[in-house]
Amino acid sequence: MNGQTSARGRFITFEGIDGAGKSTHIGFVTALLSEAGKTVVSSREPGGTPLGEKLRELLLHEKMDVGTEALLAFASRREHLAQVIGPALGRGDWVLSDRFTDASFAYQGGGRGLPLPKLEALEQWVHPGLQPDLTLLFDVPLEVARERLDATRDLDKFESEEAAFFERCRNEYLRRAAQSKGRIVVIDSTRSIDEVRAQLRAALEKVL
Ligand SMILES: Nc1ncnc2c1ncn2[C@@H]1O[C@H](COP(=O)(O)OP(=O)(O)OP(=O)(O)O)[C@@H](O)[C@H]1O
Ligand SMILES: Cc1cn([C@H]2C[C@H](O)[C@@H](COP(=O)(O)O)O2)c(=O)[nH]c1=O
Repeated sequence: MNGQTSARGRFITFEGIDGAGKSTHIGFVTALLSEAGKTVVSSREPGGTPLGEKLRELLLHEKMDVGTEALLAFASRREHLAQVIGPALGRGDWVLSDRFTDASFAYQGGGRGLPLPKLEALEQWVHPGLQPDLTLLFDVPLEVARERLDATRDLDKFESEEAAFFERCRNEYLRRAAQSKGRIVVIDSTRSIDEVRAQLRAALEKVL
C-alpha cells in the first residue's frame, strides 16, 4: 500500500454464499482504505437506496418466479448504480458493495438454474462497460456457512434453501472466479478472522 490518494475511484464488491463471512469484513476494509486516504462509500445489494431496500424486502421474503427474482435484483441494481455507485465513482470515492451482479449469476443462475445468457443480457443492459475493479469472493464449504448462519440469526428465503442450492451457488461463484482471475480474488474464509484480514490486505494491494 503506498498511502497515496488517487483521483479515480474504485469499485470493490464482496461476494459469497450466505454465512461465508463477507459482511463481517466490510468494516475492516473500510478502515484500511480510510487509513490510506480514500473516501469510502459502503453499500449493499439488493438495496442501497430507499427503493432498493423495498425491493430487498420482497426478494428476501416473498416466493416468486426466478425470472421475477432476477428482474427485481437488476431493478434494485439499476437504482443503486444511478443513485449511489455512479455518483460516488464520479466524485473519485471508493465504493464497497456487499454483493453485485456476480450474486445474480450465482443465485439465480447457478442456484435456481436461470439460463446464464438471460443474466448476461440484463448485465449488458443495466451496467454496460462497468465491472468491479476487484471482487472479494469469501469461500467456505456449505457446512461452515450453515453452522455460522444457524448460530446467529433467523433465516430468510435464500438462507432457508437446501444444501444443494448453496452447492450450486458456490460452484457458479468459483467457476466465475476461475474465468476472471484478474478481478475476482478467492478468500479462504474458513480461516480465523485475523488470517482472513491478512488475505484481504494482500488482495487490496492490487488496487491501491
Ligand atoms: N473467519 C471467521 N471465523 C469464524 N466466524 C466467522 C468468520 N467470519 C465470519 N464469521 C461469523 O459468521 C457469521 C456470518 O458472518 P457474516 O454475517 O459476515 O456472513 P455473510 O457472508 O455476510 O452472510 P450473509 O450473506 O448471509 O449476510 C457471523 O456470526 C460472523 O461473526
Ligand atoms: C444481489 C443479489 C442477492 N441475492 C441474494 C443473496 C442473499 O441470499 C440475499 C442477500 O442477503 P445478504 O444477507 O445481504 O447477503 O439475496 C440474489 O439472490 N441475487 C442477487 O442479485
